[in-house]
Amino acid sequence: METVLEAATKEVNGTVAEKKPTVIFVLGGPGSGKGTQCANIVQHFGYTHLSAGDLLRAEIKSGSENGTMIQNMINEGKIVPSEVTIKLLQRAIAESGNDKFLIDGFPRNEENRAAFEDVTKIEPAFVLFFHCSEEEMERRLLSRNQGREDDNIETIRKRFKVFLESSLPVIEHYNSREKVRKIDAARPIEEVFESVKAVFTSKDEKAV
Ligand SMILES: Nc1ncnc2c1ncn2[C@@H]1O[C@H](COP(=O)(O)OP(=O)(O)OP(=O)(O)O)[C@@H](O)[C@H]1O
Ligand SMILES: Nc1ccn([C@@H]2O[C@H](COP(=O)(O)O)[C@@H](O)[C@H]2O)c(=O)n1
Ligand SMILES: [Mg+2]
Repeated sequence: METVLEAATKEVNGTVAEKKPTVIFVLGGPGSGKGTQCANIVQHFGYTHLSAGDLLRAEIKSGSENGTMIQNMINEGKIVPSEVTIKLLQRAIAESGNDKFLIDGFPRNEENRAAFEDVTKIEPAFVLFFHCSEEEMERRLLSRNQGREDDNIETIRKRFKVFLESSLPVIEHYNSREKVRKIDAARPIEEVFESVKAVFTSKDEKAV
């Protein structure tokens, strides 16, 4: 039986390497309910929720030199270069004090996926994929009322296009490795969460 200390550290060539954090990628179209369900998972399962979109919006507000570039990308529904987003994720992971993370809205394209793997050497335990029709997602986004500048019909359509062209291939990548846990997100919030809970409590997800 491994002790807590042994579990937390691994001897590699005489140096002590830190244990890698557990990461679950939370993906799905714009408005599919990723943020809503992550809040529930945090309450029940003790994960730290990191939304790539929220981190980018906070970076704009902080007055960062990348702020204008990020703002322009978000207004166009485009994907910010991985280097920027990964740095924000790494910083948030380091500052969290936790060792298990829901990374929401990332990786959004092949560049995000490959760069994260390359830089962090972290493989997700699994990928939660919230599946929902565009019609329902559009309805949700147009009534979200959180003051997001990208929740207008013109940008929403661009975000849907980017999701289909760039984000779905990432989900297919993980699906071919049997890492995707697909959830029907077109149901009421509580029902969706019942399905989410079933994933997190499944004996097949022991690593989590
Ligand atoms: N199952 C659901 N049924 C109805 N409304 C929902 C459901 N899940 C979330 N919503 C509502 O839909 C809106 C979008 O949800 P949320 O912000 O969680 O989506 P998201 O996937 O994080 O979107 P984005 O990619 O734009 O950040 C919110 O107003 C939320 O309250
Ligand atoms: N990996 C990511 C995630 C998000 N963005 C940009 O932020 C916008 C909003 O993201 P949400 O997940 O909060 O909807 C998104 O449309 C992108 O412009 C990104 O570039 N890279
Ligand atoms: Mg969100």
